[in-house]
Amino acid sequence: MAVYTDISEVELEALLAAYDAGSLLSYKGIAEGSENSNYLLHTTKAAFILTLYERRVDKADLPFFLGLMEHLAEHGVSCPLPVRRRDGEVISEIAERPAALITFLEGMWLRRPAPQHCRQVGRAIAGLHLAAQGFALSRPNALALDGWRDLWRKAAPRADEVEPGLSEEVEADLATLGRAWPGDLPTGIIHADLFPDNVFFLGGEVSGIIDFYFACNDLLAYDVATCLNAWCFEKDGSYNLTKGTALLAGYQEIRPLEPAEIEALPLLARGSALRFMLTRLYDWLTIPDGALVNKRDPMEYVRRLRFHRQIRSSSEYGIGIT
Ligand SMILES: Nc1ncnc2c1ncn2[C@@H]1O[C@H](COP(=O)(O)OP(=O)(O)O)[C@@H](O)[C@H]1O
Ligand SMILES: N[C@@H](CCOP(=O)(O)O)C(=O)O
Repeated sequence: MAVYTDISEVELEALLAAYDAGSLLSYKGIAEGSENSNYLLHTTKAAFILTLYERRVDKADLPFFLGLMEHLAEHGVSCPLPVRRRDGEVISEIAERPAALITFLEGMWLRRPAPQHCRQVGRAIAGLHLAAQGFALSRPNALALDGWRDLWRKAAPRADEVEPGLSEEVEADLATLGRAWPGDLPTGIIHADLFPDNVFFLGGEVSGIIDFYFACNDLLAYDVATCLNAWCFEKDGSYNLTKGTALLAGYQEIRPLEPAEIEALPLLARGSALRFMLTRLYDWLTIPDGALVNKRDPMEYVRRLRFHRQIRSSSEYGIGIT
């Protein structure tokens, strides 16, 4: 559950008074998600999502995230739109938190995506990469190599409590990735967290993408690698080649990967697995048991890391197989 901050109807009515979004009929906290507090609101005009920014979101980055959603929506990507207040602003404050009202997106996320869904996700992420070109703002990836090292410094002393020997594994990965991380691949704006819970489907088709709060400028192929990690592994930790093949084919239908991007996939997938392992490990060790937050298992991503370490060629992910 992710509702970190409780709000009252009195606070909400005061907030809505600044918008032209109707008056409050009902609201409830949303159990899903892990980073921010989200409320579903029904007003006399429509349904909305109110997000209170909590954990890793820096208020200074909100114009980037909210502006990006506007830019993407204008360029054909189905995603929520921030609602402007009567004074033209999109960022409000409620319960001492920065907050934004965004439009409600119909659809549901898939607990058990199939290869045809992975193909669509590949297409959607490539479409997002192309649509984001020309967005005026930029934001460096706070969870790139330096960010991983910061997280690791904080988590390292207790890492072996989660898995004996984990410290040694992560030190070796950080050293390898630090030496070999590619610097010369195509860059642009990436979603950076395109997990199944951030892609909505309606009637078997992608109906929209949500949760742009890790979006940043980075290697485009790194986003593809994150999708391989998030969509193409089974519960038992095995890689599903059919899903990987479908996702990569979907991406290539819209934006063909360059040979250097294809070659870098094992390294990028390993880096992406390390990134999600580290945020999960940090949360695992710091969020108290019993807190109303979904704590995600870092071991799931330790297993992904081990898989990527033994990959010898990108063809093992399904690239080029049709
Ligand atoms: N625009 C939206 N339309 C419909 N539901 C949404 C929207 N934004 C968020 N949600 C709901 O809130 C949940 C958590 O949102 P998310 O942005 O993933 O939160 P977090 O940033 O905390 O992970 C989603 O799984 C979805 O159920
Ligand atoms: N996708 C991340 C956690 C953050 O996910 P969110 O969609 O709830 O913001 C992970 O799986 O570690």
